[in-house]
Amino acid sequence: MTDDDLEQIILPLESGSEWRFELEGDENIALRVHSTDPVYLNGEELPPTTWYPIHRYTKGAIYSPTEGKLELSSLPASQYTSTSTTQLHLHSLHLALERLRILARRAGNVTVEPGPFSGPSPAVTNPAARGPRVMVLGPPSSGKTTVVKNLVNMALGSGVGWNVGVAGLDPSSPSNLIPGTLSLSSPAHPIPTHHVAHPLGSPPASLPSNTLSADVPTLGWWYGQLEPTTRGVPIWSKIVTAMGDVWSERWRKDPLLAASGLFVDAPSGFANPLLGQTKDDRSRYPLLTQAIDAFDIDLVIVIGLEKLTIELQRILASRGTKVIQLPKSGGVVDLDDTYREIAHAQQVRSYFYGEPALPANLSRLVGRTVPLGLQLSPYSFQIGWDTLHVLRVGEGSAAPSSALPLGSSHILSPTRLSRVDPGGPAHVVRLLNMVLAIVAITPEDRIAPVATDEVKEEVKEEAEGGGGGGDEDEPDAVAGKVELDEDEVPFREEIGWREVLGFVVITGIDALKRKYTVLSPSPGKLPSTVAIAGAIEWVDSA
Ligand SMILES: Nc1ncnc2c1ncn2[C@@H]1O[C@H](COP(=O)(O)OP(=O)(O)OP(=O)(O)O)[C@@H](O)[C@H]1O
Repeated sequence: MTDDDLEQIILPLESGSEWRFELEGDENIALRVHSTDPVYLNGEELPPTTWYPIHRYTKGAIYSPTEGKLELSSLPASQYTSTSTTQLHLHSLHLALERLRILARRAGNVTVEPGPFSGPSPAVTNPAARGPRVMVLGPPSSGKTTVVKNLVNMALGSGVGWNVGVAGLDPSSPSNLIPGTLSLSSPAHPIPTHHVAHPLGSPPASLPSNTLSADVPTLGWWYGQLEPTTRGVPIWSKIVTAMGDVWSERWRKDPLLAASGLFVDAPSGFANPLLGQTKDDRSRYPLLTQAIDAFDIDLVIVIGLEKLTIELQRILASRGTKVIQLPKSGGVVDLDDTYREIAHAQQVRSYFYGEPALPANLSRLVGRTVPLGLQLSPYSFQIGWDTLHVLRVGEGSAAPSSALPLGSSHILSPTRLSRVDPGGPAHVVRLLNMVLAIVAITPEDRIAPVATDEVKEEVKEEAEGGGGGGDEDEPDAVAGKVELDEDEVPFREEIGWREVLGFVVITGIDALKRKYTVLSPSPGKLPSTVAIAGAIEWVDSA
């Protein structure tokens, strides 16, 4: 790195213009505002005269409502200024939503800002005390996540003290978590844009235990794939219903959260009318309508697609959900597969390692710099194959139908759990580099194995032969005799759509010692030894 890298550049911003940039893999920049009027990045007002670092690969736009001036640490190779911006549309939308929030706050009589020490709040029962519940919909790379982030930041930056809910239903861009997760958070401060890894949440500030903990407290549910698929619909639907229930429980207890409302970042698959149709349900947009019901959405914003807007206006009218169209920003970048892979790898990395350090070329800048999130020290350890139970949802096979009594057939639950037996060579390969979600297990989750008649008979004979025991001892004795089938899992399937405790990655497998090497975000025992695998893999390429 030479001093030439510190070349500083002043960039004048025209009133109402957007300065757009796309950083390459070797470009890290910092910028600072030199004008008195506010300048925004994804709806977050940038602090004046303070360096704001932006890490490699990030793409975005700085919006200046009035004439402004930016200082840049270096000029990105790909950058340009445009006066065609959708920010005015977003701003009008924000004002309309703000009005609804204020009306809801009045109806709910929210006078005190609830905080950790303000005591229990009265339950919210008045429907008028609920702020807007907004879902943003559109095709791939249409700017959905960016629109959600802008609207969330505009609400949080308005100075009223809102505490909006954000539901990340797009498993490829979850708030602050591993790709493949659906998330629910309620940020109270604007979400910054320093890094490609945090589209909807700031990095974890501390990880006191193996739980999800972040600047933005976030709950996660593990879907394990990057997008909803028709095959994954059964588990998807259970997860979305579970999230809707948690959200409803939260806002009912918190009048400020209820009045602040909710934003939902939807996956592009929701715009596909056939995705999720089953033999019994041929209705159009089944995944979209399910999510609308689960979160009681009252406004759907469709980016760009007029046909979809009109069709949804017709379909959703009976639910009382309004549908409006928002033009697609000319600045949105079409993300290719390579870029998405890089972004996903960075997201997993930042879950374990925290925010990357300030790049060397930026640490020598003179003046104040916006503080970045903490770096974390993950922890690697070995755990036996028999200790960590790795499960999958919706896979596994049952005994062949020929083995069943004549005339009977299997009814396999589509969300059944199956055990991943690492013993077979194929499984060893499949589990290496696999991200696993750790789920909590309660005593009620354990299923007692079912005894066959032969086992019962055997136990009876032994009891009679031994001359003691009696009837009351029989159940325990039976359970002791019963061994589970290789594929059978001793837990209820509900754990497959339960909120997760955190994530680990299998970074090594020792087939001789029958042990996994596991990377965990913090030292100490795992909070549970039951883990669910999906299709998300990660290899650290830093
Ligand atoms: N006005 C803009 N100027 C420059 N870049 C932008 C602008 N709006 C969005 N982007 C960038 O374009 C890319 C795609 O946007 P975004 O991720 O919001 O789209 P999406 O519809 O959510 O994508 P996905 O296909 O992952 O669902 C992102 O890198 C984002 O930062």
